[in-house]
Amino acid sequence: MGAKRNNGSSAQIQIPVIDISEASAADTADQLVDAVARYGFIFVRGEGLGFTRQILDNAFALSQKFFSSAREEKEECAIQANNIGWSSMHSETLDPKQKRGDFKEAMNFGEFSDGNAQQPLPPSLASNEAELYHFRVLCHELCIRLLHLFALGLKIDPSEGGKYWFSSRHDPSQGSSGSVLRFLHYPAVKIDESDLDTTVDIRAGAHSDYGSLTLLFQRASQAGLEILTPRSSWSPVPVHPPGTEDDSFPPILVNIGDLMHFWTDGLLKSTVHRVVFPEGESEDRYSIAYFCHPLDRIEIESVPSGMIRDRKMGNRQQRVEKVTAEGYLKQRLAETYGWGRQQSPARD
Ligand SMILES: O=C(O)CCC(=O)C(=O)O
Ligand SMILES: [Fe+2]
Repeated sequence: MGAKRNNGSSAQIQIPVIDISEASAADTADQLVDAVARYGFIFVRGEGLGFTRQILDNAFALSQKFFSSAREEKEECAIQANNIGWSSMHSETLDPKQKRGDFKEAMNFGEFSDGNAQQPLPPSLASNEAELYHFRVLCHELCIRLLHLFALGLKIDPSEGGKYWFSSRHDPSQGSSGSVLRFLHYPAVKIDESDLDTTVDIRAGAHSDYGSLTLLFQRASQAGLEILTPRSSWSPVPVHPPGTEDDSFPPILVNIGDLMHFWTDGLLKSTVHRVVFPEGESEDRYSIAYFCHPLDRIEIESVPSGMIRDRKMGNRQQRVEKVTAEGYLKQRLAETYGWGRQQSPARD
């Protein structure tokens, strides 16, 4: 069976690259808001983010170590209704129109307390708790820096919290949240002998992300991410912005999630995206995502910004009026895993 190929993709759009070294610079904040108001996806780079090539390579090495471990070991930490743990091939269906679940497996790491994972770690990663924690902390710190800049760019009044309006709602010391560090593995398929059904299979179905912000780390030769452009065509997203492939630490891909979209009445765009099989023979794809969510108890309303106040409420905004961050996450997980329609979280 020939592998599914990606129909209808248009030319690659240009995702803006923003330098966020200056965490309080008004012009950076304006640039950032303009950039995500376009496609909802940006690349960021900057001094002092703490990531290095070695830290990233190590995180991918841990991911490979986990995914190549025995199935029984992964099953011991199977995903639970709290969205923490391992989800097996085809168990998550990101696009409700899909006939078969995503061609991927994933491992979610939830919150840590004093550097300790609050979930059973699989044997393959038992000795790597400190590295996982460190990587997750760097991801959250980057999100906080971005949240400061978004608040500045949206000109939230200091009397309402100003620069800290979003970040105070993402402070892990103030309560629990659905923030998750996720390792993803999309196995390679051999075109001649695969059981890939070209009409059914996709690596990750079309979806928008559920939280505030998502960071995505990818490997140079493992493309496949596409976004739905405002013209309703699919456009590939490069793993790294053109010309940065050889940087010691290339810019990081960031996208806006639904809650940020709701908060800003759609000014900041939560853009639909998917992951397709590449043309020709595929290799395994590994990616690492950090899904940054507000505290569970936070109610999602419009942010107190003059820029937002006058915007018309879009459909999605109306749909989640008065929803809490936790309520919205539960609703989306129920849709993608079928939780609630069966006894326990999906397993195959
Ligand atoms: O693996 C990727 O590149 C993207 C995955 C994704 O969009 C998601 O898990 O929400
Ligand atoms: Fe996504």
